[in-house]
Amino acid sequence: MWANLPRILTLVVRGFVLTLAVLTAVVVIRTVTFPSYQTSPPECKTTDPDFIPADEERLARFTSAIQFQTVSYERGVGTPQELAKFVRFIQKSFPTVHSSPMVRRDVVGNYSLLYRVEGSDASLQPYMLASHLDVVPITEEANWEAPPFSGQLKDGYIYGRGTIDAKHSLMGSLEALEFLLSRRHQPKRTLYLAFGHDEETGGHFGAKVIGDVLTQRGEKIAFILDEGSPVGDGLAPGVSKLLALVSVAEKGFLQLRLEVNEEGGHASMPRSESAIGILSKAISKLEDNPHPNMFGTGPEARMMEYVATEMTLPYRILASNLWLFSPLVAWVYSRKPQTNAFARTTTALTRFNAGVKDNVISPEAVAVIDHRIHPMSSVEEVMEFDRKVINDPRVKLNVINNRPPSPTSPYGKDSPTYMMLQETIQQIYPDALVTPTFMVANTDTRHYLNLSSAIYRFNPYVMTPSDLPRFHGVNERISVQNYERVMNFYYHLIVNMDKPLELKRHGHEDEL
Ligand SMILES: CCCCCCCC/C=C\CCCCCCCC(=O)N[C@@H](Cc1ccccc1)C(=O)O
Ligand SMILES: [Zn+2]
Ligand SMILES: [Zn+2]
Repeated sequence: MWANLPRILTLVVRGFVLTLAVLTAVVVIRTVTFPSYQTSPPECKTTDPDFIPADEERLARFTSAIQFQTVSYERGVGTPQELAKFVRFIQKSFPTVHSSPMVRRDVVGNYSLLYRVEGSDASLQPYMLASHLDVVPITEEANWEAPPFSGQLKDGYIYGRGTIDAKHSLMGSLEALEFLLSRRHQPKRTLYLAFGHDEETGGHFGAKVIGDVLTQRGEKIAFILDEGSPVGDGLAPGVSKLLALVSVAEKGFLQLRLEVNEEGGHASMPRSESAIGILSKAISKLEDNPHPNMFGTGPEARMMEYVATEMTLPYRILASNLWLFSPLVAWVYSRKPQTNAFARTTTALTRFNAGVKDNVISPEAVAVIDHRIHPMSSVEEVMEFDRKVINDPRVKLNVINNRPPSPTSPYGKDSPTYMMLQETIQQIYPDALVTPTFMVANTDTRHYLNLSSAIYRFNPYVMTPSDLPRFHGVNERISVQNYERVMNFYYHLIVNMDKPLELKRHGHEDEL
C-alpha cells in the first residue's frame, strides 16, 4: 500500500489537473462563443422633424402637474380635492386630446382616467399605456434642495414628488398624444391611456376599477406598458453601457403584521420578557436570516445572458458560464440592496409600534414586514419560512395583503411586442443594451393581468445608483433631458404601434 502511494498521488494530481483543464477549456469556449441577444439599433431619429422639444410651454405644464399634492396615504385615504383639481388641469392642458372626436374619456372610480383613442383599423387589438395620478407622502421636507411640490427647475433638473414616480409618464404620454393628434394623425390601432389614482396604496379603487371596466367591455389588449424599471447607468455589475431594463414580470408581495400580546404593568416590576422584547427578537431573527438566495433560478438569469457578450471581462466570463459560476454571481448580487432584490425574496421592516408611557410596560407590540417575493417562490413558502425562523408561538403573523409573483410576459425574437418595445427604446437610446428583467417593486399592472398576456413595465429615463434613493425619497427629480426622452419615447411608441406586429415563426406570419 505505502509503496503505491506516490503512484496514487500522481494519478490524483493528474485527474485534478485534467478536470481543471477541461473546465477552463469549456469556460473559454463558452465565453467566446456565447450568443449575442442584442440587435443593432434602427436608424437614429434625432433629426426627425417630429421631435417633441422640452420647450418652455411643456416644462411649465409639467411643473404645474407636480404642484398638485395628489398624495395617497393609506388604502382609501388620499387627497380627493387635489385629485379633482389635477384632473381638471389635465383636461385644460391638453385641448386637442380632450376635444378630438376620436377620443373617449371616462372618469373611473371618481378620479382615475381612462382614455380610448379610436384607431382606424378595428381589426387590430388595442394596446394600453398606464401610469398614475397619485404620489407618496413627503417625510423630510427640510432636506429637499427645492420644495417637494414646487416643480422647480434647478441646474437642468425639475424637482418634486412625482417627477420620476410617475407624473413624468402621465404627462409625457399625454404630450405625445396631443402632439400626434394636433398633426391630424389618426392611429391605426386603438390606444388606451389608463391613469389610476391610488397606485401608491395598492390601486384598489383606481386601476382595479379600470381593469373591471375593460373586462366588462370584453376588451383584450395586445400589449400593456406601465411604469417600471429604468435605463440603468452603472446599475448592473459589469455593464458599462446604458442598460434598458424591460420588466417582463414582477415580484409578488406579502405584507405581514407581527403582533405580540403579553401582560403589561408597572415598569418597577418587570418580568423577564416583555412584548417589546419578544417582538424585537423575532424581528432580528428575520433580519439575520434572509430568505434563500435564488439567483439563477428565475428571469434574472436571462438578464445575465442578454448582456453577457457586452460585459467587462471578469463578468463576461461569469455571465457566459452561469452553469459553473451561478453561486459566485449570486454572492456578488447579494452584496448591494439594488442587486440583492433580484436574487431573493426580500424582507423589509417598515413599522414598529409599542408603548404609551416611559414607566408603563406595554402589553402589546406590533410590527409590519414587507416581503417582495422572488418570481420562483410563493406566498405560502415565504409564510412557512418566517414561521420557522421566528419559531415562537407568542408571535402572531397576520396577513395584511399579498400577491403571488406575476406571470412572465413573452420576450425575445419570438415576441413582436417585446421587439417593438426594444426598437422604440433604441430610437431614443441608440447605444443602449436592452434586456428583459423583472420588477422588484409592484405596479398597477396586477389589476390588468386578465386583459393581456404581454405586460411590460419600463421607465424611459436614465438612472444612476445615486438616483435610486430618490424613489419615494428626498430630492425626487428628473432632468429636462430625461423628460424630453420620455415624451419622445411615447411618441415613437405610438407611431411604431401602427406598424404591423408580425409573429415570424414556423414559416408563416400572424398579425396580432
Ligand atoms: C441588475 C440590475 C440592477 C438594476 C437595479 C434596478 C433598480 C430598479 C429601479 C427602479 C425600481 C423603481 C420601481 C418604480 C415603481 C415603483 C412603484 C411602486 O412604488 N409601487 C408600490 C405599489 C404597492 C405595493 C404594495 C402595496 C401598496 C403599493 C410598491 O411596490 O410598493
Ligand atoms: Zn409609481
Ligand atoms: Zn411609487
